[in-house]
Amino acid sequence: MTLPRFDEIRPKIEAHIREVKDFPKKGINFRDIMPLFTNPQLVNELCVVIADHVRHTVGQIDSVAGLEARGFLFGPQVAIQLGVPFVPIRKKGKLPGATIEASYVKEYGEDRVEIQEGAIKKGERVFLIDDLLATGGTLRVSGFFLFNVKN
Ligand SMILES: O=P(O)(O)OC[C@H]1O[C@H](OP(=O)(O)OP(=O)(O)O)[C@H](O)[C@@H]1O
Ligand SMILES: Nc1ncnc2[nH]cnc12
Repeated sequence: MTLPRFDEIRPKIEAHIREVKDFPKKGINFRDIMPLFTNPQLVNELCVVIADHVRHTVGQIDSVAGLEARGFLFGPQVAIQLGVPFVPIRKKGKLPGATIEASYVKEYGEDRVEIQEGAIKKGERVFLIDDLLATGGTLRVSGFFLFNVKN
């Protein structure tokens, strides 16, 4: 899929991403996105472009979900642009109350994550935001559903 407005800012985004070899373990080429946040205007532009993409290409959604921690840097900003709730997906043990849990394998390890029960209802359309895909882990982003939401 081409995203002309993203392509316009892509060089600026890429210029703010730092590569760190062998972090957090040997053999991993870590992409550090934090330098982006030295440029708040660019982060804002990026979130506006993502929100416009959702509006024009994805259509009506019920919520934006973001994966702790780096998904929290972008997800709430996009949700605010779209006027929909933000649903946090957190590492295990951080969310109070009843939760639904899933595990997945990522490039440099394995994680267990949770959402609060009832945060997403069956049949809702949720736009998932994270900072980057490395291996894609055990998630399949196209048509994948991380959690088995029964209610
Ligand atoms: O494509 P994958 O191989 O699955 O890797 C990508 C995932 O790994 C990172 O999260 P991580 O939990 O390491 O870090 P964070 O807590 O700093 O967001 C990144 O933010 C993605 O969620
Ligand atoms: N290569 C990588 N750079 C930054 N974050 C990551 N998460 C998983 N793999 C990563």
